[in-house]
Amino acid sequence: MAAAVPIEITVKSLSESGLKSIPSCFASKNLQDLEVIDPQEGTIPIIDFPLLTSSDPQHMSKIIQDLGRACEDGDSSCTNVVEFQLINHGIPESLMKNIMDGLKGFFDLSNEEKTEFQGNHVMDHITRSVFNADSKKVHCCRDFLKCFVHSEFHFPNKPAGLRDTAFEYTGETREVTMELLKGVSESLGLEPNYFSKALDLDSGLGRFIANLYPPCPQPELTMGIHPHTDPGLLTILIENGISGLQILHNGKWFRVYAPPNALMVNIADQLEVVTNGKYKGAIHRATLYGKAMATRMSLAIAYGPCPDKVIRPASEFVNESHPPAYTALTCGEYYELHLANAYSKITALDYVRIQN
Ligand SMILES: O=C(O)CCC(=O)C(=O)O
Ligand SMILES: [Fe+2]
Repeated sequence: MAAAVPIEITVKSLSESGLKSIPSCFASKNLQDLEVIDPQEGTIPIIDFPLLTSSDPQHMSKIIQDLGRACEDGDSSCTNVVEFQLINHGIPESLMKNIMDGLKGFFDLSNEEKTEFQGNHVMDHITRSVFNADSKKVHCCRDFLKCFVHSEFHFPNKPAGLRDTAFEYTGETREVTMELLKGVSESLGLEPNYFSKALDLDSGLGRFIANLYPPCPQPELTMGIHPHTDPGLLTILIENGISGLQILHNGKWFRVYAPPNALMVNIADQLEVVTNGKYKGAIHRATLYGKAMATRMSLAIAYGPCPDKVIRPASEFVNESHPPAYTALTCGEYYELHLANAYSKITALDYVRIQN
């Protein structure tokens, strides 16, 4: 007798089975413990990308200042969240549409067709989510595909054409990220290539994370992704026209609505650590509030140093009044911490913060 093929469950297949309520393992506690608000104008800074390479020194110095302010999340007088929206970034609208359409095609493949991309370990080249009902964790209502796309490009070879589109899109986002990092360096009074050189970013990691949040019968009881910060320096995020991202700031969750075709940019863990806390990793979560019975998709691309690079506060940010506020950890260890805490309230940065 042939061995039984285990039935693989994804959040998408659960959603399609027509459940009227969510299985209890998806129900999160205390979702309403903090206020959720719509941001006022200016709370989420808008950065006009071409100004970063402007030949007009006045424009240039203004945009660098704006970028620096966008990366800070200081005391309660600070009015902006640590996320900004990048407009006129030069990534063609058609490419952004094609990558989201292609990813929908990937999630629409049958589970059998996707089995080969499962992966077992957080550092595997390609991994995808499979729901495990036996685990004691509070699950997230999302399916994902994660691939390392830099310095080597790894990506599923189906559906047809998606790999090429992903290659093109990740190349474009890398260029934008490297240019942004030049501006970030300058906003800290450092030379433009400071991060690239100090952290060997040519051999750094690029992580591609595609998220699918299928229609959910009780979106108010669960989460697409629990609160977390991202590994890496900066994350570039797009979505399929349905919002759901929220950023924590001054004890409140701010809903994020991206202007059409803008990139949402989050400050990530290693920028906080290297700058000894001057810039702050954005604590964010993906909710399902957008349209309860619509499928939301998002694509996050995070660039950072290579797995064995040790990340600690850089000497430029440490002095007598600012002793090191974080312990040293490799980037690979950050990825492990992210996985281990994907379902808890603790973020990776909570492990490395030193209480001075
Ligand atoms: O879907 C979103 O808006 C957020 C996704 C995200 O935070 C992630 O993939 O790390
Ligand atoms: Fe994230």
